[in-house]
Amino acid sequence: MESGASLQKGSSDGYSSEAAAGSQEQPLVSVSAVLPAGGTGERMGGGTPKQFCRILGRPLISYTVQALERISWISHIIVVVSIENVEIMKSIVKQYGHKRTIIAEGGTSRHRSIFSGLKMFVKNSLIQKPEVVIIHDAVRPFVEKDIIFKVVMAAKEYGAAGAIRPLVSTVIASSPDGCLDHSLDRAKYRASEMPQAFLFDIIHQAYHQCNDYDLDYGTECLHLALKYSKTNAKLIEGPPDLWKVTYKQDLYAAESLIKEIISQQVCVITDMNENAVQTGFLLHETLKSHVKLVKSLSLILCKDSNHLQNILLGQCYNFICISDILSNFQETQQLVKILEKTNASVLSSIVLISVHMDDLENAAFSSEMHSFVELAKEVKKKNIFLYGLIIHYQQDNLKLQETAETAATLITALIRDRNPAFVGQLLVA
Ligand SMILES: Nc1ccn([C@@H]2O[C@H](COP(=O)(O)OP(=O)(O)OP(=O)(O)O)[C@@H](O)[C@H]2O)c(=O)n1
Ligand SMILES: O=C(CO)[C@H](O)[C@H](O)COP(=O)(O)O
Repeated sequence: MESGASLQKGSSDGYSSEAAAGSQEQPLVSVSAVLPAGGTGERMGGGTPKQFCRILGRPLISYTVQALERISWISHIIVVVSIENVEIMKSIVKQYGHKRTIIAEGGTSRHRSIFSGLKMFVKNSLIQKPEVVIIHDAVRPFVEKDIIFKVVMAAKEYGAAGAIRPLVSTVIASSPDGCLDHSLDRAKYRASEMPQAFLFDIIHQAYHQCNDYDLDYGTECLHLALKYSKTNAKLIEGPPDLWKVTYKQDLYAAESLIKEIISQQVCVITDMNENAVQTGFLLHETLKSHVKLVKSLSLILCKDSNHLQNILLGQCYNFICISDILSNFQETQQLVKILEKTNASVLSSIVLISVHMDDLENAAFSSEMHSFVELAKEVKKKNIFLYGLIIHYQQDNLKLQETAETAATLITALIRDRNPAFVGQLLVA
């Protein structure tokens, strides 16, 4: 099975990848996209262009490609990279299994790279020229289906459209002596963001007509459509997550946001043992106040559990596997096998917390612990982070509730941090 899981917010039930992608509507025109990714990331500094910087182990550009790839009505995604990064981009496409992605060689400016991407639709007879083309910076990974759909529909109607945001700071102009000349009324202006979309012929023609100055110094595609194709773009207010990764601190912000998104869904799986089911129920209820969506299943795991595969497709990267005693972690092993088979951990680390009801004096404890640590080490290589959690099962309901609270806090911390250093460790609630 190919992994379709991805990192988007806003799923209605959280367990269907179509629903997770937002609106089910189709634009009823042919649509393709160009992702300019040919820059050097001067403002970020460092040797690696920002689109290839790794966030949680994966290059930033892969997140952006995935955000577009998951929208079934986008036919082709042209990723434009500088000539020296073509091989790197090819290996990213291969490693993360990106589909419908075509690599083009960029130019010395963003506009030149975009133009080069657009030309692919004309010169490559295998790629059909779309009616509407989306242009989206490769360094804006948090774009969602909803805003893409809106700009595409507006481009279909108006010829050009782009996402905008309110200004964060006031824009001022300085005089030649470095003093304030004038300031703009912030309420009247907007920041131009991405995605933008255009009727293909409008933007293609604008790029053909524009001069070298536009190509080398211009920063706004909507402006080219206005100046050369006489098209006033429709402006659409977008969500705050559209920001562009530009400075080093933006990488930390992007990592936090990705962690936040992937920690929002948890699947609790219990075996059929009565105590495990009861603990699972308690954890389910307690976790609800820590994360957005908790799904619980009581089942006997088998290799081809379709149910679980659907959950993975619905972008769930966090699993809690509850079994009665520590000496019995076959359930966890079985779940590991299923997770490995889905390939979902290629795109994001999967956190698997193996919960056991036991007391620490149990004779089986030390011998099983060794196998558990070995399993954790092994699956860490496949980006599956396995942690252990012992819940001291008590008949007293109040005490059990308290323990469940502690367990939920520990689980949430493990899921949010996704810290490889704690893999194979056994925590006690
Ligand atoms: N010759 C260029 C320059 C930029 N871009 C792309 O345009 C997007 C937005 O540009 P920007 O944030 O300015 O990226 P850089 O030019 O890499 O950054 P800097 O200006 O700091 O050097 C990025 O995805 C970048 O890779 C491009 O395709 N070709
Ligand atoms: O925000 C944008 C709207 O068009 C572009 O992403 C922006 O202009 C890119 O410019 P630069 O390469 O200077 O960062």
